[in-house]
Amino acid sequence: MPTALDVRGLKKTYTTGGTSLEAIEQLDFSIGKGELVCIVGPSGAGKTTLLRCISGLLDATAGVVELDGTAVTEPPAGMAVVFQEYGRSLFPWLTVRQNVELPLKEKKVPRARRTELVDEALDAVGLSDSAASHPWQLSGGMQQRVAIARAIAYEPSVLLMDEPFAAVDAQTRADLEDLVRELWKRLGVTVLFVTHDIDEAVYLGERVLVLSNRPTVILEDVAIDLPDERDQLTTRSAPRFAELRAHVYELIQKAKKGERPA
Ligand SMILES: Nc1ncnc2c1ncn2[C@@H]1O[C@H](COP(=O)(O)OP(=O)(O)OP(=O)(O)O)[C@@H](O)[C@H]1O
Repeated sequence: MPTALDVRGLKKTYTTGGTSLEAIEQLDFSIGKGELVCIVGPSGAGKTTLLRCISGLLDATAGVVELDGTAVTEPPAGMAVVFQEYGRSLFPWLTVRQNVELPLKEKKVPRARRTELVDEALDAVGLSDSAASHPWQLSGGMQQRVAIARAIAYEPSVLLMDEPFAAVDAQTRADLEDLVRELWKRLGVTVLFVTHDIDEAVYLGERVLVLSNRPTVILEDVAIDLPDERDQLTTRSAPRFAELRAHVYELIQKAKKGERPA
């Protein structure tokens, strides 16, 4: 499998007014084209820091991030990010359609193609009927679907998601998880999904990278050998799901106690 995203020797130390904090000690991993990889780790383990470095929003202290073989030094054209705080990531004065269209205008996509891409993306997330609404007229789950539509309309090769469903209710969350799996399969996009939620990571991912506590290293790269066809009932009640969940849970407990890889 060709590599989509390569992270090598990544370190990040924050320095503010004479004090320094080592957030990431050393991270090395790569993600194959079309893979769906989840990252879990204890609170404060540097998950957001890592995503910000990968997306070119934050300079690493050392190491390189490569997207399709090219070093990332600024937000790359082939990458889209969905953040947790959808409320703040959508522009309230723009309609749903205009929000989804904005990055395409910035990318100088011609008008006719923009219309097509926006229509397809809104249809994919089930929001065609809300195109003319404003974000504040929608529920939290719908707003997050707008953020997902905006990301996929952009046709990224890599989609980064930073705890995108942390603020929605459990039922909506399950629906959005299935939406991500469905879009991932349909579009063949590479997905890196950060979450606090162990069940969510095991349910969604083909691999789960478990991070140590700060300063961060990878504690284990867990292969999720569940069948590719997943659904909320069958998959979550499968004995193998329970085993994988228990394994990741134990790793997180170890991480919290400060355990490092041998
Ligand atoms: N701009 C910053 N300046 C200084 N320290 C920072 C900065 N941003 C994050 N940190 C510190 O870096 C460490 C990692 O933070 P980060 O937000 O990446 O962790 P996280 O794993 O995403 O946390 P959570 O799971 O709680 O969202 C934390 O100790 C945090 O306080």
